[in-house]
Amino acid sequence: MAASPTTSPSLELPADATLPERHPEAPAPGEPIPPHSAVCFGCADVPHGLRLEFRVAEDPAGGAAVAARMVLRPDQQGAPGLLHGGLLTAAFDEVLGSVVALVTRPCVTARLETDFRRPMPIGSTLWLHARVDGRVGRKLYVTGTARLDAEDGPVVGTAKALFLKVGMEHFLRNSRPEDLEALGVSAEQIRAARS
Ligand SMILES: CCCCCCCCCCCC(=O)SCCNC(=O)CCNC(=O)[C@H](O)C(C)(C)COP(=O)(O)OP(=O)(O)OC[C@H]1O[C@@H](n2cnc3c(N)ncnc32)[C@H](O)[C@@H]1OP(=O)(O)O
Repeated sequence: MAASPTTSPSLELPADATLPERHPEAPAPGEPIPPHSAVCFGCADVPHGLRLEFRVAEDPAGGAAVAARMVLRPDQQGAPGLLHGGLLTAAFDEVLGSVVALVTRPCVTARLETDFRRPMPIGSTLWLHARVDGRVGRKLYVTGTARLDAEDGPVVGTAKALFLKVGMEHFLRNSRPEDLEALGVSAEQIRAARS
């Protein structure tokens, strides 16, 4: 039977995956990870954003891991007094993406699955953790956990994702030219990537 167009390959870690180390220039465990962009919905200090705060976490196996914190605001409600579920998925996208960036960059999310395990009351704090479980070529397999109000609090959500390493041309070809130019990319570079 033909696969449905919405069916993607599995997110299970392949048997030939290897555990990637942090890039030598990545921050060390305990150090904060600054926003990767001043306007990012996930990590920048923008009024409407998630405003996640990050640090590099220790990984017992020597791999790449991050810890992050997010305070749940009244403007993030879905059900009354509870976090909108899509925002947990957005938080996982950011947190899992940030741990991948400790290994290699740039990467983009190809697939992300969220399991919602408990309601998340507005006013509480999410403590998120993510780890790169393995790499096969361009593919990075990542998992994450969100806990309520403490680093060892009850699990409210878990996630699995596949990120793919891309070249800078991914952004040069697809991002809005004015946003690239604001980062210092020349119109000529954008034209060349798109020709
Ligand atoms: C200048 C300033 C910069 C500034 C840089 C700043 C960086 C900021 C980063 C922000 C990150 C994001 O927000 S990401 C935002 C959300 N994500 C996106 O927009 C990505 C949209 N999707 C895409 O562009 C594309 O589908 C890609 C790049 C993900 C994949 O396309 P591709 O590169 O052509 O790769 P493709 O051949 O299709 O697939 C390669 C392998 O991966 C597998 N694969 C592909 N998709 C999936 C999937 N969903 N689930 C399972 N497996 C998959 C394929 O089966 C294949 O396996 P095999 O046959 O090899 O075994």
